[in-house]
Amino acid sequence: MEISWDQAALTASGDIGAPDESGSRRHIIDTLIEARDLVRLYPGVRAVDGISFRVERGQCYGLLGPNGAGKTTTLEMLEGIQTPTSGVVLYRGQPLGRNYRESIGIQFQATALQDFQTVGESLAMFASLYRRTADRDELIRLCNLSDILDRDTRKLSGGQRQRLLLAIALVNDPDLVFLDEPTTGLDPQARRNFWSLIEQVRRRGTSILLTTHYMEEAERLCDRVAIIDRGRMIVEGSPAALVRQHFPARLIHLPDTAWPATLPLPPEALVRHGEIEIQAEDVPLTLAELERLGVDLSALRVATPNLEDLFLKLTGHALRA
Ligand SMILES: Nc1ncnc2c1ncn2[C@@H]1O[C@H](COP(=O)(O)OP(=O)(O)OP(=O)(O)O)[C@@H](O)[C@H]1O
Repeated sequence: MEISWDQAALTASGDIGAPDESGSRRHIIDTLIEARDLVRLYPGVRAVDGISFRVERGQCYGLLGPNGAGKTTTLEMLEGIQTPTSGVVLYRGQPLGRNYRESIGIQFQATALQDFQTVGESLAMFASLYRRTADRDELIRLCNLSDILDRDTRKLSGGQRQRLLLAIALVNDPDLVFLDEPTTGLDPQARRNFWSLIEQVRRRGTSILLTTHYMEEAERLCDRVAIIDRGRMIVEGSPAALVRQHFPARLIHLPDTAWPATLPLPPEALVRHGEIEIQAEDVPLTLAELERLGVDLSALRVATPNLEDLFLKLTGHALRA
């Protein structure tokens, strides 16, 4: 049997042909899209500098990073809008082909909306561009557009506009939808509403690849995240696992008055700004021990590190400038 170079490379890397521990060929079935060693150069800038990751079917995958990290450029290479300087994007194990556009949905910026069109007309226009389309009534219900179908698209609030743009991205009933900073500029309430909507989209089985610089958004929505900085991927994994891996201990904070005067402080405890900070890998156990020693726990606070803390730890700078 003849085998192409690409197939040979895939087989060698264990992606196809090689059964996993359970004996199944999971990777072939489950990996929807894969970025392999993507590089994108602009004059004087390595916007993307060797990024690889996979999005499994049904997953919400997030590219997280500060402004200028290379998230949009990466996303656009996966969308097929930009050509990588080197590296490859595989969809269902194949390089992007002519039918790729039919399988994906892209949430465009508001500038994609035509003037003098209503919400309903806009949806119909985008639907006419595809062979396969989603059920219109269901889409309107899902994106909560029924009350604004006759409204001019220029008169929409930020949240309404984002819901319409998401509906347009879903108009061809795609298997994979791309969302580039979908909630930037929305007020906190509209942002939360949009998160619930994205969760519903995911529950229907659509895979999602999104970029964000809101760590709360990534923590709430994403099964996996890649943290990107200066065109490179720093870490990748589930938000909770990444935080656990890099911060095995929680921090217990107590007012310094809570500590009995006669009791020596443990050597790892820090005292600052009138507070005692104790690292604890097992919080319940540590609290039980402190109580036994007579420490007053009535004003205790347990801090759980998050993705923002992780980013700071790994890069030395904050996620949002
Ligand atoms: N067309 C272009 N020509 C030259 N440089 C570009 C171009 N597009 C992006 N860049 C540069 O590439 C780098 C990555 O940009 P990119 O837009 O991908 O980052 P990002 O993480 O999406 O940032 P943001 O959150 O601000 O959108 C930046 O330094 C940016 O200035």
